[in-house]
Amino acid sequence: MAALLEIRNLKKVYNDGTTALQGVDFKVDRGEFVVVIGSSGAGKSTLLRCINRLVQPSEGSVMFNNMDATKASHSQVRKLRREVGMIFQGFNLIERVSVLTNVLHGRLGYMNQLMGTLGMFSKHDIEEAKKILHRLGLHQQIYKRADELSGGQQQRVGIARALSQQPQLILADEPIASLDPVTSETIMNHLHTICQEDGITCVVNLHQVEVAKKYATRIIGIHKGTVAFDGKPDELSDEVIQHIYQK
Ligand SMILES: Nc1ncnc2c1ncn2[C@@H]1O[C@H](COP(=O)(O)OP(=O)(O)OP(=O)(O)O)[C@@H](O)[C@H]1O
Repeated sequence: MAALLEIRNLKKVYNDGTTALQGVDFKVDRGEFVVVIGSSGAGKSTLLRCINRLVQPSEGSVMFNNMDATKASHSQVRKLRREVGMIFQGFNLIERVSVLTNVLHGRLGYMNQLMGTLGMFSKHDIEEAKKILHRLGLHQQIYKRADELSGGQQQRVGIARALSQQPQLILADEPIASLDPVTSETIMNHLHTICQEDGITCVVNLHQVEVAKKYATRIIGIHKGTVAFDGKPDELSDEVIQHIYQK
């Protein structure tokens, strides 16, 4: 079976001339939990954002489900963003609206624009969103405003929103960078467990090597916009780590 995601010779040069990616190649099979590590500025966020076209790559291809995301039309990008959920470091919730509404925003890609703008979610979508929130232990927070929640709870809402899209792939860009170690573990446990249970493929950017080793089925190390390591967590030696993180 073809890989779910295949990245070939991916390059990104920003308008100001900064080269963020200089020819990245890798494949991700269905069901993998891939963790991307690398020092600050290595190109991890750019890589994730090229996958769902939040950033337009300069060269190369991103095959997702046999479609080249780099050449996707407007409607194909909409489909792509529906099938690829994203979890952000800063949660990216709408603070003044309820937890439930934030989760339902994961359904917007499936609705026509008018229904979406009016917030006319179906009964089925509302029930599903509530089930997801139960699963993430947020059943008591359903009707609270998002900004009334702790950081860890907000990130669980971020996960719930991504899940409500029924994605094939989740991209998580440093989902625990602004959380304490105990809360971080809760978030990683939820993300890992749900992806395994639901067969969702996941690519997570992380700073913490120990956390990467604990959860990843595979680790990709990015150094100055290139792949410096691609292998199993137990193959990640101290020497390799040093190379990945050298300036
Ligand atoms: N919009 C942009 N315009 C210009 N340069 C950018 C832009 N976004 C990122 N960069 C640059 O591209 C390079 C890669 O950045 P990127 O954010 O992808 O790295 P990162 O590995 O995710 O870093 P961090 O771990 O600090 O988030 C850096 O040199 C960064 O300054």
